[in-house]
Amino acid sequence: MREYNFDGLIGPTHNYAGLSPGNLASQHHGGQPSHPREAALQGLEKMRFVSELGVGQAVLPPQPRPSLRTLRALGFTGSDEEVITRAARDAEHLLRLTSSASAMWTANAATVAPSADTADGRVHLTPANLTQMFHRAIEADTTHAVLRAIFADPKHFQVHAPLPGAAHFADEGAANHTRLFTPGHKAVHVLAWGRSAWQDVKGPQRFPARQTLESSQALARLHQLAPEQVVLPQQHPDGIDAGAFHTDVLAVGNERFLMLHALAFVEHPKLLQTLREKLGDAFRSEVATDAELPVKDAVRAYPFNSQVLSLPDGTMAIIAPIESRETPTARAFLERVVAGDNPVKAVHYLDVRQSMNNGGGPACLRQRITLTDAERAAVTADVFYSPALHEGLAAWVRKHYRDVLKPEDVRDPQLARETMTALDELTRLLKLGSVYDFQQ
Ligand SMILES: NCCC[C@H](NC(=O)CCC(=O)O)C(=O)O
Repeated sequence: MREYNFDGLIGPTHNYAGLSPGNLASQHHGGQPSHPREAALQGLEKMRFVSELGVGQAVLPPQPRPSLRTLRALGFTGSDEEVITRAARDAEHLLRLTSSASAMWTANAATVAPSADTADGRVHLTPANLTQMFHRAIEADTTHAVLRAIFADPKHFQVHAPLPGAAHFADEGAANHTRLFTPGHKAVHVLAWGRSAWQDVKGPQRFPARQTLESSQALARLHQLAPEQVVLPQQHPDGIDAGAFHTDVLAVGNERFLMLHALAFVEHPKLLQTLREKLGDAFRSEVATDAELPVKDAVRAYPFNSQVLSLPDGTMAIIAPIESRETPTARAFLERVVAGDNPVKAVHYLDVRQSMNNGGGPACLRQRITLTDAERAAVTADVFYSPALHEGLAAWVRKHYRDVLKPEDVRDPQLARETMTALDELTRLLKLGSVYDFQQ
């Protein structure tokens, strides 16, 4: 069994459109120019770094944007160029919503259970429907197609359809999911949620809670997890109101280790007690109180949106965003973690600022998928990281991506054409087959 971090390749329309209420970075940077080429190269450098640590790394492709399929479904007609020109003229906001490169945050692409944990011994993957935010909801169909193309072998994989319905089963994927395990104990799946569709639970007052309890319960069922392996904590409403729109803004776990802010979950001491009971004495946690690390700093600097990686030597390393190094409270907390009685022995700060400015740190950019050698061998797409793939992708980015993009540049039909040309080439590079609408 090996964990692979499937990073989202940042798409050519990466821009700051201010689309996500409750995501303070997105709101703050809305309207500013972005740098798509730099963004994609920053993402590739993170992949290189993780791979060189000896950790499994792979890549998921961007999606075609603007989404012409969505614009056509909303009544814009004519050629591709006419659809964009008409949307730009009559409904510019819809054009912005359908132009986001948000599929880069693959933590939100799906929730996955490895074969070791599921009743039928297969890997189960459920694409997130992302219904809470329109610009993200339109990712689900293509994500489903991409996952079906990569995890095609039914002997090893079951790719479910996204959860049905609208707001009741709102699902944001692995951003609200952590799998913990210790030797000799069954793995525990922590599936968090922010609101309930049918139960009367006090939620946030200011910002939307995205994931429902009912979605998390449905994922546990679909993935055939034993009830004793599932824990369903509520995200703290005050944490959401402070800008923690996903669980992974204030908590991250790996194997026998969980680090969290006191405002990550409702009644976190109870959660930690449950985890200790299920995982035994080897389980370790580090909690930041609001006095040590004010939630405002945690939301701005994203120390919890780190990747906690198991290294070949048995220790763990944290990949944190450089914003955490620049914020004294966040940095002090991470240094305390490295010095503490837990498996983490190093912290590395990486620059993913282009993504951070839209509220996506290192953890948002990756989907963790644990595969056996046989499962990995069943994947025929060329999505696993290698220096050669890196070279190919970096050259592809340099060839197709713009240096600067202002939000209003999505009005330019040429940008859509450039994106289609780039993605068509990418599917050949990654041996994915035809996964996009425009290739059908
Ligand atoms: N896991 C991190 C997700 C960040 C993502 N940001 C955005 O969609 C911002 C896009 C913009 O405002 O242009 C979100 O909020 O879902």
